[in-house]
Amino acid sequence: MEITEDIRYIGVNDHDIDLFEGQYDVSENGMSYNSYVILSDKVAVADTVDAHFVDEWLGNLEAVLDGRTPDYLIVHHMEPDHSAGIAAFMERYPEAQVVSSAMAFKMMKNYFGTDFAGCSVVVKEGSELDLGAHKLAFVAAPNVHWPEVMFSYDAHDKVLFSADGFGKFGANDIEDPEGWSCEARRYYFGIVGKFGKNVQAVLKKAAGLDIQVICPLHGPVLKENLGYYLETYNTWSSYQPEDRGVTIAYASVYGHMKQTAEELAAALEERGQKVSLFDLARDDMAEAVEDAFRYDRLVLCSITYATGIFPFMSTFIHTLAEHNYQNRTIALVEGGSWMPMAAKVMKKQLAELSDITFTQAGVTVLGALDDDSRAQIATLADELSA
Ligand SMILES: Cc1cc2nc3c(=O)[nH]c(=O)nc-3n(C[C@H](O)[C@H](O)[C@H](O)COP(=O)(O)O)c2cc1C
Repeated sequence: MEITEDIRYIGVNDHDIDLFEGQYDVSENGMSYNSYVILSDKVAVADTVDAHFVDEWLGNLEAVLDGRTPDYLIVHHMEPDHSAGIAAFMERYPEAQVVSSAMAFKMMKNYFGTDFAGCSVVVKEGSELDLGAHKLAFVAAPNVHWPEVMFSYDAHDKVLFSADGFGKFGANDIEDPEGWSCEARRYYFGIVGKFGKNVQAVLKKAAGLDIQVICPLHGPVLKENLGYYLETYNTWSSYQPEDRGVTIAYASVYGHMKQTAEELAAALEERGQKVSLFDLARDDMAEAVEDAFRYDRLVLCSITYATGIFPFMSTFIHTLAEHNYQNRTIALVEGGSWMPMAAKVMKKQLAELSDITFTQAGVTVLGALDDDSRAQIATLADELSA
């Protein structure tokens, strides 16, 4: 596939994978591992692919080389879904040089038993790789989302190679009916979300470049409306809510807390609020995390469980904290049969988060919903809709 006149796509699609990075469900739409070739006076290959697809990828590469031999293999990111083919590539093209950051070469030694000394080019922020007509400028992107990550920019075609930045779940050979943002957001908050400051830093550097194409390592190549993608990444990485709305996440055993969450959702919708409702034991937790970041208000509804909170709620709060969840309004709803204390426990667990506003109103359900707890739901819905 042609990205520009001189840049070709040689990535692969994985429809066998169930969990990306061991935890993100991609069983429906799969995953792509992107790789590119720059056919300039010199030939550079940008990144390899997952171990299961190295042969297919080498075939894709050979097809676009048209008899030429690669001069360079650029390694923007050492995570194995992009680096697994390095050794096989160097075996096939022993005259080529590997181009990467110093830290990436240390990782190569750990993965492959060699740091390719004698055929390595170490690059850092500001380094340039001269391919002839095309010259690649390297931009350090530490912790987006591994420490060794580099982006690179080709001023000739105005292309940014953005490693895992601007990545998306889903293979490239199927049309995502939800468009780019839904699965790109789940990807961002699951995988990159913790590193907002680092993303902000690299976005500032990117602001000085004239970018017309973004080539990420997962998902579609972005060619049009780039302002939208850059602005969306700016919103996500600065922890600003993207939309107004209420995410309700509940944990329930016998259904009373589920009913409470549903009645609160209905009350909020009656008041004109957008609501996104999750059963933390059954729904995809990464989607709950995604929507908690997407919207400005979050309601946590948990039963009291052995004087604590239900395990899925504990995991959810822990995951939010791990991803630097901040700058949101949170309401607490608890249930219990003899001594409800879930709200207190959730608040304690949430204490490590910064810039959180708790609503004044909350809801306590003793056993089953009654007039008193329904009145509390109405009061909370009013406060959240104000
Ligand atoms: C294993 C277990 C432990 C529980 N521990 C407590 C507790 O420590 N304090 C309490 O008030 N209720 C406790 N409960 C009661 C739950 O909070 C109860 O399920 C809730 O009132 C009803 O909500 P549900 O129908 O959504 O599960 C416990 C329930 C279970 C199943």
